[in-house]
Amino acid sequence: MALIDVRGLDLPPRLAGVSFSLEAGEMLGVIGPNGSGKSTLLHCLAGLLPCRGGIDFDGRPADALPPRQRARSIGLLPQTCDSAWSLSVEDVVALGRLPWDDRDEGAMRLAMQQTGVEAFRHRKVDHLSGGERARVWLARVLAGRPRLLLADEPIASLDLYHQRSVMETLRRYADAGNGVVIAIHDFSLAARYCDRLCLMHGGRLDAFGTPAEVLTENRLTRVFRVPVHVDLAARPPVITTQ
Ligand SMILES: Nc1ncnc2c1ncn2[C@@H]1O[C@H](COP(=O)(O)OP(=O)(O)OP(=O)(O)O)[C@@H](O)[C@H]1O
Repeated sequence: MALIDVRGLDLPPRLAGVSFSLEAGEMLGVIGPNGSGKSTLLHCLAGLLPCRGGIDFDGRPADALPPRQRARSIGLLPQTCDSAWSLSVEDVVALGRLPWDDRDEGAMRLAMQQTGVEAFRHRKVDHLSGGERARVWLARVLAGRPRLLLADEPIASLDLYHQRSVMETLRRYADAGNGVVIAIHDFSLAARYCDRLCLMHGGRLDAFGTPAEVLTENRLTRVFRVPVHVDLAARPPVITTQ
């Protein structure tokens, strides 16, 4: 049974007829031009935007899940995160435990280790660099241990070391039997780490499948309106503009 099964999601004019499913243990990369609907799709999956169509989670309609169970099962890292208060790193990470009504030290420590933020756990989050802050907010979602983790551009502000480290953390999180969905603009990392890709274009699903099925030169050139060169046999895969 699919972990999440999405049928005909509609939110005019931002999303139209989006259908796909994802198994537990899989990592799905959502790619597409700016404004193509990636964040909108993630927010619909998280239940934060009302849309038409059906979303089944673990075989049950997601909107029938009690709010607390839904918050425990589906975790979202938004594209931009901020706090109105000057919180410490560990206070931000503890927010991820709110659906569980606890402050599970083990889950929090593991999440901080996975994202490399444990060394500054007592510092104020607004005194950190942009990339450090981004990893703290990812730690918040990981601390909640959701069955489905949705992350909107989790590596956009990270350096090369942390891009790879976060992709490996998310890959391992999926391998442990969870589902991971990430919006991502780096196709090389998407091809390397994701099982499947979902290419959004103008609010519609232009293509869905393995990286080899989706990342073809003709399709990317058409959708991104720039000549694209693809070499998926290279290690790591190469996808560049010409
Ligand atoms: N709150 C909103 N109300 C109305 N329209 C919105 C809202 N947020 C985004 N949109 C529009 O919905 C469309 C899809 O936006 P979305 O943020 O999902 O794109 P995206 O693919 O995530 O883009 P990016 O790569 O720039 O992050 C865009 O046309 C955008 O202008």
